[in-house]
Amino acid sequence: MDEERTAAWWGRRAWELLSAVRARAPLVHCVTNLVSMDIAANALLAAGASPAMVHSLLEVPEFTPRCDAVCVNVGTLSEGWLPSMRAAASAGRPWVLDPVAAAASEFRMEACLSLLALRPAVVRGNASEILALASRSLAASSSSSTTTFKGADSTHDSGDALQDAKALARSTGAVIAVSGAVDYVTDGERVVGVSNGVAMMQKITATGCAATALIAAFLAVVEEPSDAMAAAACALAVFGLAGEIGMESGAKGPASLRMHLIDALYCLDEQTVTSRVKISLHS
Ligand SMILES: Nc1ncnc2c1ncn2[C@@H]1O[C@H](COP(=O)(O)OP(=O)(O)OP(=O)(O)O)[C@@H](O)[C@H]1O
Ligand SMILES: Cc1ncsc1CCO
Ligand SMILES: [Mg+2]
Repeated sequence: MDEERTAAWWGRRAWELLSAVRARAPLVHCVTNLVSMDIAANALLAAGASPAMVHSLLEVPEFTPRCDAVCVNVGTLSEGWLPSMRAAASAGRPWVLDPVAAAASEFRMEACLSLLALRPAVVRGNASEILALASRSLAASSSSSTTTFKGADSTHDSGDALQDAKALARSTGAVIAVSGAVDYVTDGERVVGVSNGVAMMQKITATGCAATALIAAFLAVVEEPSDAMAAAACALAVFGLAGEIGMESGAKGPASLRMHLIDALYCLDEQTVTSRVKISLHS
């Protein structure tokens, strides 16, 4: 089956899923960090989804079951928010985990591990975050326990985390997406590479968080939970493509790219998506 998944197949699949998001406007519940709320909500809206940033534990048990998908992001984690994250993740909706700066503290790492145990459909992080999570989650079997970590920005290339991402996917059952120059998406057996995007996207805070929220929107419209890989790869490709077009539209730096990227996401058409999405099977 994988052999049939040519670049053209992925282009059509990305367009199908983006069109489904536009047609169905899935309600995406985000328990996300304070830095990312604006760009994540705007990216979701531009893609055709409906964002809702709700984090009070007084609301989550009532609200989340009515949503189409959930995005949990630990970027500005606090003691008070963790129970809300756990409640949102346990509400029975398809959900995505963003382990921002997983290695920043023991509290944060433990929180990420406890959320991982609640079986996200997808985990999306940068290479340093996935390496840190795998290093703790897989303990003895990981190759990365000696690496050092900084904050929310990656100090590794996405390829550095590929083997650990596969192992983490196998041990958790989640699809693992490692963002970077090439975004790698794996279910533990197959790996696809997404080559869309521009380096300047790293200079806009919370683009990774927005990409994770977009994965949740795509997850809401796939037919089968087993399509989580397609949802993650296509969301990352579409987001990266919007970054490319944003750059081509005259962005001069991070601030204008942010504006042009959101406009580009809103304006994407079939011809552009099917011809420019760059997803391929990684051998
Ligand atoms: N060198 C690069 N070239 C092209 N695209 C890139 C590059 N680095 C990152 N990207 C893209 O930028 C987006 C954000 O990825 P990144 O790895 O920077 O996330 P992150 O570190 O989690 O970000 P944040 O924590 O600020 O939300 C993704 O869509 C990714 O594909
Ligand atoms: C900078 C920053 N700090 C906590 S969350 C966040 C946004 C990018 O992940
Ligand atoms: Mg991040």
